[in-house]
Amino acid sequence: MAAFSFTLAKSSPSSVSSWTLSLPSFLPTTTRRRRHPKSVVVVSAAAAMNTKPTILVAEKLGEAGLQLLNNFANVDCSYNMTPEELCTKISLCDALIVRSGTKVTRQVFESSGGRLKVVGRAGVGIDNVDLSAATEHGCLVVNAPTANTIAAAEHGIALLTAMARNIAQANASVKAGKWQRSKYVGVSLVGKTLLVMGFGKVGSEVARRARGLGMQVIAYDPYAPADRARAIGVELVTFDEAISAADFISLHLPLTPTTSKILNDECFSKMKKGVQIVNVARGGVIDEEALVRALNSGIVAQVALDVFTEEPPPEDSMLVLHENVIVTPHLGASTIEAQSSHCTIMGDCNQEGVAIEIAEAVAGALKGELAATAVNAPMVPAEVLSELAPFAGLAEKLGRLAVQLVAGGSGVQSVKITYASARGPDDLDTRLLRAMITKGLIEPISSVFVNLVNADFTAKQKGLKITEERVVLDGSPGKPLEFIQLQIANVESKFAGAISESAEIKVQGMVKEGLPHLTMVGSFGVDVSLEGSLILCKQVDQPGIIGKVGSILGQGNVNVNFMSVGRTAPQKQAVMTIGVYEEPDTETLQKIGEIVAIEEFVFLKL
Ligand SMILES: NC(=O)C1=CN([C@@H]2O[C@H](COP(=O)(O)OP(=O)(O)OC[C@H]3O[C@@H](n4cnc5c(N)ncnc54)[C@H](O)[C@@H]3O)[C@@H](O)[C@H]2O)C=CC1
Ligand SMILES: O=C(O)C(=O)COP(=O)(O)O
Repeated sequence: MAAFSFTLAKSSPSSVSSWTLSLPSFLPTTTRRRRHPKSVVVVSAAAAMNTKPTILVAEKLGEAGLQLLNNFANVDCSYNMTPEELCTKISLCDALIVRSGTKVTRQVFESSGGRLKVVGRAGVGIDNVDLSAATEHGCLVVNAPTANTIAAAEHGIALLTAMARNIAQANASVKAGKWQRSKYVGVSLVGKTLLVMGFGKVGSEVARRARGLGMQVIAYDPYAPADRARAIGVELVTFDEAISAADFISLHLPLTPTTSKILNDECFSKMKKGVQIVNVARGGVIDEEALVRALNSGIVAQVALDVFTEEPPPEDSMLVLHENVIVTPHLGASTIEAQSSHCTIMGDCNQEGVAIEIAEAVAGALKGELAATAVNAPMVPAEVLSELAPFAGLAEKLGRLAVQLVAGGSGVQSVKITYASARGPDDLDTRLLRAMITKGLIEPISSVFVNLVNADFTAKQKGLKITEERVVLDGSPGKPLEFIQLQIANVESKFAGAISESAEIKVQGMVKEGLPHLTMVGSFGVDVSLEGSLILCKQVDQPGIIGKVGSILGQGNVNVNFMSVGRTAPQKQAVMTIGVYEEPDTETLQKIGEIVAIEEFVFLKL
């Protein structure tokens, strides 16, 4: 599998506007990325700086992960920071790694001054990271979604069995010098119905283990595939069926607006009397005050909690102090194996610790590699990325070119992209191309930097309406695209020759031998490689013009790389496209403008 580098290089760490894009770059992927061979995204990263990036590790991370990070970055391990301290430090950091104990708020992103490029969540739940703010700031968020699954599932089972047999209460009682055998009679698990709420990675591992304990397992998860449930002997049921049938409930839902307080007064009232509940997901999925009421009324007999709405919970929490509630301090992911070493899941695949998983994801993102575990950017399969890489370069160049053709004050609002391809309409993932065109359109005229993470958001913010159209061509679908065309409507152009018959600025390009080429400006067919900079001249077609312009550029010490002339008809109008590496000085450009046959010209930086 080839990796695709989308590196944002910065000439000075303090200036956001000086990001440039290096494309394409194919790098070998590391073998560790094998777990997610298909789901990868392109990220922006502060990689191409000569200085090492700085990574702030705000919570304890396993040694193996720290070692990996230390190999290429300055690592600042500052634990137990106040929110203010975090906001102060963050402006000096390219990446931040947290667990569940750090709130990565909008203020953190705002305080970073644009330098923060990646937030790594060393675990699954990303409810402590403000994803909207991250996306708006073009900051990638990655997590470590698999390394602590088994640890969390085992903790769930540990709490389930401990709860059913009053282990915690009985232990405290014996240590207090008592011997209360009749007080701590438990309930058996075998034959009982366990409801797993959230049949994802942790939920299904809990279900598998509970089946091994002889329990009937039902699950509530409208998004879970029925065949996966069937394969481990679990029945997927509706919410109401689930709630009323369960003897035990184990929660494994992410905290989202839909799952917030999913267990509430109404729900407790429908449960079997004496139900027992385990929560190793997130405190917020239970209405904690309603749970205290349900415990006091006897509907809920026992509860085991690893997670709380507020962590740590207040010392006088009625829930924590309740005699039928056992608690642990968010220990679900806390095993040696889950945090930093290697363990084996069901004997069939090696699982690396969270620390390694997140260190690799953050390091890779900072180097501009693919991020397999991005949570706020669209997933684009790796093979699609490598195929589209040259077209991504073309897309950005066309965007840059088109926006520079707009006359000042016109205000770009409506852009139409046409993708022409011999492939079927559904066989082209255009998100990357759209992001690159957006980047090209926006970066030359603003201080915002655009990447795959924030492209759509930034376009919306700028009031830029981008529509996409597919033209299906005859022929072999061997390459993904024949050409890309960009049209900007309702604007004036500083180069009238770029206006098409339909009164829009129109540019079109294609990839030739791996390089982006401009093939049309307005109604004029041209052919120049999109490298360096361009001079577009519109003139009356007559002999000698090319020579005149060439010699003026030569006198001005400007090397001409490419030149192409497109004309409407011989002796009529023509557009000459000249590719140059050096920027001509004002005097040279003035001399070109003085050639009588030249009606207009424009210099464009790519
Ligand atoms: N206590 C701890 O230390 C740990 C806690 N966790 C927490 O456990 C939870 C689950 O983690 P994973 O299994 O890895 O995540 P996952 O994403 O694999 O599974 C979550 C499941 O919940 C389902 N779901 C989402 N919304 C739902 C809804 N409204 N109703 C019913 N089902 C819904 C999804 O379809 C998915 O199958 C997360 O909140 C995570 O943060 C995970 C690891 C350690
Ligand atoms: O991965 C998760 O979602 C967890 O809850 C684990 O949290 P932690 O990294 O142990 O603070």
